[in-house]
Amino acid sequence: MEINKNVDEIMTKANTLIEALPYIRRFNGATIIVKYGGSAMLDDKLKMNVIKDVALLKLVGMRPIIVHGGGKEISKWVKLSGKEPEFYNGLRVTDKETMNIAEMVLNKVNKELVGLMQKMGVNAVGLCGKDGNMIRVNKKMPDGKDIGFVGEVASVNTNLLNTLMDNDFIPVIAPIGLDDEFNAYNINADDAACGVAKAMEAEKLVFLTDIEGVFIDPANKKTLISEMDIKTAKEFIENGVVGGGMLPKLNNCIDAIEQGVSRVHILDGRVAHCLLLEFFTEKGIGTAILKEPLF
Ligand SMILES: Nc1ncnc2c1ncn2[C@@H]1O[C@H](COP(=O)(O)OP(=O)(O)O)[C@@H](O)[C@H]1O
Ligand SMILES: CC(=O)N[C@@H](CCC(=O)OP(=O)(O)O)C(=O)O
Repeated sequence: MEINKNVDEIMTKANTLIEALPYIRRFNGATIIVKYGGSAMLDDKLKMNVIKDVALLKLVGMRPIIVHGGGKEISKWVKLSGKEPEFYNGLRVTDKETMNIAEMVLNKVNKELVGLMQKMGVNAVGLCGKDGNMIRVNKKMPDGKDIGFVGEVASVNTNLLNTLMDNDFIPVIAPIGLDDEFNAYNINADDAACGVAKAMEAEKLVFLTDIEGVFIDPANKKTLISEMDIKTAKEFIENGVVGGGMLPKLNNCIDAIEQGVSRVHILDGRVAHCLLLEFFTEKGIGTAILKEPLF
């Protein structure tokens, strides 16, 4: 009786693995950028689920890169320093003091994620854009407005990232870059992920956040859009359907698709094994951004 039960269990597990085979084959050797937002890093268990998924993607032959955020944690420490966090179009207004806080927090988050990856038995290397001259920036001036040390990605050292991945390391990137005068700049992590995805000519860019995807009525979580072409995405931005932290995300989805990244998705990083559900099922989860409408 006991033996039969085990056989059933083994068969179920074997079938699950076999069902995953076409997807494993589809993405074999593909460069995958996972943007892991601070909003979906609520606790260690949640982080561990994401890390396990990334480890599995790596172990079945993909080339994952993590670009992480930490916005909520930065805001917490900015408040503790006696300031009120300030945003313009989803981007943090970053004076010198805020930049120092952002750098401290992001580097801490970075090393935490690297530690968890090591625990899962995959070799990760934590970097920010300063390391290996990886990310150079230009000052970002949204609508011509000066919001301080906020950078947009000007260039990415793909050579460094390829060298790491060719040697089986998973790069874990904190969104900090250097300008022409070697000043540290705060980069919105969605911008950094998109910059890395474009430079690496990634197959897939996935944004893990704290909401199921793009909603038409986000306040009431009504009408989740499972597929959206870039024309609709632009209309959503213009009409104000999308705001706050979703704004840089959706702008970057549009940019990534227009610049040749094949697949771009926004999904809920709080769902256990969201990445496996996205990669190993036909329909996936969350919102997929497409170049053109399906029909
Ligand atoms: N139309 C929309 N659909 C979904 N979320 C939206 C929309 N408009 C604004 N948002 C907000 O964007 C947030 C995600 O951005 P953010 O908090 O910056 O996440 P992250 O830390 O992952 O970058 C959601 O929690 C939601 O409040
Ligand atoms: C310029 C800018 O907005 N930088 C972001 C960088 C971190 C980030 O983007 O974190 P999430 O992905 O968790 O939002 C910030 O300071 O919050």
